[in-house]
Amino acid sequence: MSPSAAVVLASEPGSFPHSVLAERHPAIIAQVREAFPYGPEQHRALDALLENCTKGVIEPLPGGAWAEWGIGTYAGQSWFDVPWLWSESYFYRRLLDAVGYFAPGPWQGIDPFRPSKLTELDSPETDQELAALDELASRPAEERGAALLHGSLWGNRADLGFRLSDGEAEGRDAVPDLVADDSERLWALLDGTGTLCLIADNAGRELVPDLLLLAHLLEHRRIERAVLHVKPYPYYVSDATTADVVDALRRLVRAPGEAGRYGRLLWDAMTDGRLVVRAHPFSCAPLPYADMPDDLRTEIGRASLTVLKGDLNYRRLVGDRWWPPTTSFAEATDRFPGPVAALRTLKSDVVTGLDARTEAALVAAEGQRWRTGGTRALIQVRP
Ligand SMILES: O=P(O)(O)OC[C@H]1O[C@](O)(CO)[C@@H](O)[C@@H]1O
Repeated sequence: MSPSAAVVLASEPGSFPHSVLAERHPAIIAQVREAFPYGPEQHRALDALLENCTKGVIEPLPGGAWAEWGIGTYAGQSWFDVPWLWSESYFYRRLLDAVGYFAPGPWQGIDPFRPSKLTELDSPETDQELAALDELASRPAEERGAALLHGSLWGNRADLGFRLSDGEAEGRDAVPDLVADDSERLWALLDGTGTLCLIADNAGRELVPDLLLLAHLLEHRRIERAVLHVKPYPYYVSDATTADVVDALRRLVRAPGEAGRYGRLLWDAMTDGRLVVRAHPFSCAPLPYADMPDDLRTEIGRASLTVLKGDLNYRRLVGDRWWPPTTSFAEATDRFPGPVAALRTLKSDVVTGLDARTEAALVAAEGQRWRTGGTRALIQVRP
């Protein structure tokens, strides 16, 4: 489908995208300053970034992939006037530059978000979620599968960036009825053959249930192999990197009971190649998946199903546009190679694939709040 809906920008004061650039990004800079005893050089760079991202224009980045990802088109424009998807991604790239993540030196490769990710992984809530697996163990496999699928879906509420700008989000009750539910179609695609690609989102309390779901699918031979796509560098505060996968796996294998058993199963699957971790550069690209490079397109095209987790991946999947919510999900994803599923809690305005009655009921109940509040969720599938 050729995209006709307008691209989401952050230029309108009072809009959700505007608040992310004007308020969330400065809050993230403040959090990162506190995370490590950075030296004067990094603090100066963070001061400059704060000034630039709120009042300045997009600045060039030296070489590399950003030349292909549009830096030439957007340099010199206000952060608020370029596609929101683009300016958000660019922010994380600039933040990592400011703390010396890429430059040779002592801070190279140090994840500025690691302390908050580890706090979450070590939290009592994670303990409770892992302990709940023991009760599930006696249930039939189908029921366990459904519970683990929903665990992975609702794990997407555990998003540290979202909580920074919406501190009440976690306390707000989730609405268990999904706004779209293609889970039967999803299970039909998990027929035991082929590779499942799971494009992960957040680390910690989202990645753990994602891994548990993969363990279940491998154990029950609903898939032959899984490829877990993570980010090549820290991104959107809590997005999962390879280091976060290792932390989550170590957490699982050390856990008692079922959680530990799942952990060992996953560890073995990684060792024998049934579970592979990929960190493709495009996973941190400021672009929709329709623009993915040929190598990734070929790889994903070979999967029997690709599952995309979370809100940002959804925006990249359908295109970050003001679609009428009743736009067909199948048409909005028609440039994605192969069968695709989205598991997402709604944390931004973009949505497709709703039926008109559902949309009307949501608007009647909440105005437009359901789009961004993080209490609603969907499972959508295009076979
Ligand atoms: O972790 P997720 O589910 O991709 O959510 C990312 C969040 O950040 C945003 O991109 C806004 O910054 C929203 O899409 C969403 O609220």
